[in-house]
Amino acid sequence: MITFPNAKINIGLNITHKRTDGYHNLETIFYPVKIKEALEVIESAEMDFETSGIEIPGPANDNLCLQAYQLMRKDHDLPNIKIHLHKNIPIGAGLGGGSADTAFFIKLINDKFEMQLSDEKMESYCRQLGADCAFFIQNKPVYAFNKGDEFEPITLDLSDYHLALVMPPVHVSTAEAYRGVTPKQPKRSLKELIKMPIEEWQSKITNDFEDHILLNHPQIKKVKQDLLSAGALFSMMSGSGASVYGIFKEKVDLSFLEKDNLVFSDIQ
Ligand SMILES: C[C@@](CO)(OP(=O)(O)O)[C@H](O)COP(=O)(O)OP(=O)(O)OC[C@H]1O[C@@H](n2ccc(N)nc2=O)[C@H](O)[C@@H]1O
Ligand SMILES: Nc1ncnc2c1ncn2[C@@H]1O[C@H](COP(=O)(O)OP(=O)(O)O)[C@@H](O)[C@H]1O
Repeated sequence: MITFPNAKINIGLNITHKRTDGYHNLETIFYPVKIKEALEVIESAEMDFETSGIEIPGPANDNLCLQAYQLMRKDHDLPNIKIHLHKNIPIGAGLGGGSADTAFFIKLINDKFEMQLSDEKMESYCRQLGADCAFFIQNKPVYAFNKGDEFEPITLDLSDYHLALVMPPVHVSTAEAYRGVTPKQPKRSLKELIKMPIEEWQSKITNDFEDHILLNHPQIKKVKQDLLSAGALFSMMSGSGASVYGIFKEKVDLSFLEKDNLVFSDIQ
């Protein structure tokens, strides 16, 4: 059985509180986008995990899909499987690729072995593996809060716009990104701001990671400036970076960007 995990972008991100467990409370909008990879599972005599495409740093045995299978096997009698992941979502991009793989893997195992797990049960496995992982179970636009793992559905449809995403050759670790932020309560919640016309978002909606990440990584700042100069109604770094997206009214030619950037067009 095969599935195609997709990435997310964050529209706005306010870090509101440092928790005693080392994590932060935040509010953000998660929006699914069409940058996808392929994940296949077949039954096998022995457990096996292989990847192709973009190289994933770290030992294969640490992969989040295998960790998810171990968790599910604690509760359910499940056979050995062979997993193949063709990685296409840039890593360390703020696109939630590892989390998407994990959630789509859990949904695939649920379907393949007819486990009839509820979305809530699958989300509870996800919450043990990554803060933004549970979002990918329903994979619909949401207002997310707490650790980024609690959700309220929102109505947001960007299908009339053109979304382009650029990944500069920079890696930002999520933990590094959080360390550089001083939490604060926003003046107005994203839940309200997101209802404004997109033309007004740029001056009102912020990503709290941008201040220090754009300062420390001028290449990311340059991409954001370039997307705005090219006519983006709204441009922002996604999550903890390093990718930056632009929302455009018309399709845009981004061939002028420096060649070491990876460009994804029309991902809405
Ligand atoms: C920043 C966000 C914004 O959507 O996404 P990315 O940019 O990574 O995609 C998320 O909060 C990332 O969630 P996720 O990538 O699942 O984080 P985890 O693996 O659970 O945690 C990695 C590290 O980030 C920090 N962390 C994460 C989430 C959170 N609410 N508070 C934190 O302080 C912690 O230091 C933690 O050890
Ligand atoms: N299936 C996977 N895909 C990507 N990264 C994975 C995966 N499993 C574990 N990881 C680890 O998770 C880390 C975060 O990756 P990723 O989810 O792509 O970034 P981000 O949190 O910026 O969205 C990587 O450094 C990688 O070592």
